[in-house]
Amino acid sequence: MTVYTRPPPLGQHTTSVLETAGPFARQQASVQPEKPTDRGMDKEGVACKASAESLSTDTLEPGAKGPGGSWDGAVLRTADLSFSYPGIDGRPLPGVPPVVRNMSIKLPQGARCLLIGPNGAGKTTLLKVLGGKHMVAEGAVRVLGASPFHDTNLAASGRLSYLGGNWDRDIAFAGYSIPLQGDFPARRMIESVAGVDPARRARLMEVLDIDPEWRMHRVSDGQRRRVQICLGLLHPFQVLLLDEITVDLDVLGRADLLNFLRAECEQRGATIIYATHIFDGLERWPTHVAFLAGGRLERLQRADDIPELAQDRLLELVERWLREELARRKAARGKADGSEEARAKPDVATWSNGWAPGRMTSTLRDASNAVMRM
Ligand SMILES: Nc1ncnc2c1ncn2[C@@H]1O[C@H](COP(=O)(O)OP(=O)(O)OP(=O)(O)O)[C@@H](O)[C@H]1O
Repeated sequence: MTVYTRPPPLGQHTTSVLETAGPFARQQASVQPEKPTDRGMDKEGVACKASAESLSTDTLEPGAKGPGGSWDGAVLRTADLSFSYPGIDGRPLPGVPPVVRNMSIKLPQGARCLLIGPNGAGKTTLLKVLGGKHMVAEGAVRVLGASPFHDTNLAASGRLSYLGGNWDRDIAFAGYSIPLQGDFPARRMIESVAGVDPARRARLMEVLDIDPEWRMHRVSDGQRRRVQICLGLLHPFQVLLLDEITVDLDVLGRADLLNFLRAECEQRGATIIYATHIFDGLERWPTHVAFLAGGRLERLQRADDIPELAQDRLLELVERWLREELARRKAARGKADGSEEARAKPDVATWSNGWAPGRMTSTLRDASNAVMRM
């Protein structure tokens, strides 16, 4: 028999903090100093483990020195950064390694860093984390001395600019990734950005060869891209994160943009990370080259230390790095497939990592729509 008791009269309820094991509670717990697990995450599996106190002085920047825990003037720095995309319950998917793994990066002011790596290496994810678009523990990333996720002023002020992806959106009943468009001139978009130096705006429109009267519903992909880039560069950024935004540009547009960006670094001391798969004409552009594979930073070298750059053989070099990495990956995969652990894995869907609004992005391990099937 169930016994119901009368609830206390209104006003006599006691208020207490509800216990929660949700993602925010776990994230909060993760910033408390604690022992990280061997998976590079906190004990609940939240993505990032570094804290300001635990910063490593062991950076990949040659010659870099500095006491642990201080950012010693580096414009951009990560310390043993790891990140996993959360599943439907806010936790990383069990058995799936982090997308960004134990990365220690340090870049000085004025650096132009090429970010290279095979598809799926984690370049976009890393740039998004650096751009403050994914939450990581406060001490894990420092850009201009602040945490990009927590210090929203960094991006809002334009000091940190992230430029990536396509300019599109999902529209109900129309489709996914619909190009951003509307029957208004490019000028209206560009002039609507407040607090911009008119001379800089004019210079950018000249560099990007933008006709202010382009109607945004009739532009080509490359023209739309030029307007997108212009908007992203209007404020004199101090740190710029570029995720392959030159794909649609013609050769001249790309060359002029890269020259403009080089001048921004040399004259204003801006710092840029540029992820790309297009290497023509890039040999003399970078000051640093970073190579990512499988979520790890395999190299971060000064351009001066890479002789192939001076010999205009960047493409050849990248192809070699990619082939070596592919061979290592294949060998590792072969070993893993034959392992005891792999044979013991149930051949069924065991987890789902959630759904974007209106679109399933779950990761079911077979063709079934089952979420859990044991
Ligand atoms: N929203 C997401 N949820 C779960 N996993 C993701 C998500 N976005 C990316 N990933 C995974 O993270 C890994 C790295 O992806 P990322 O886009 O960062 O790679 P990339 O180096 O930029 O690749 P590319 O050169 O193809 O652009 C991939 O294995 C990808 O499947």
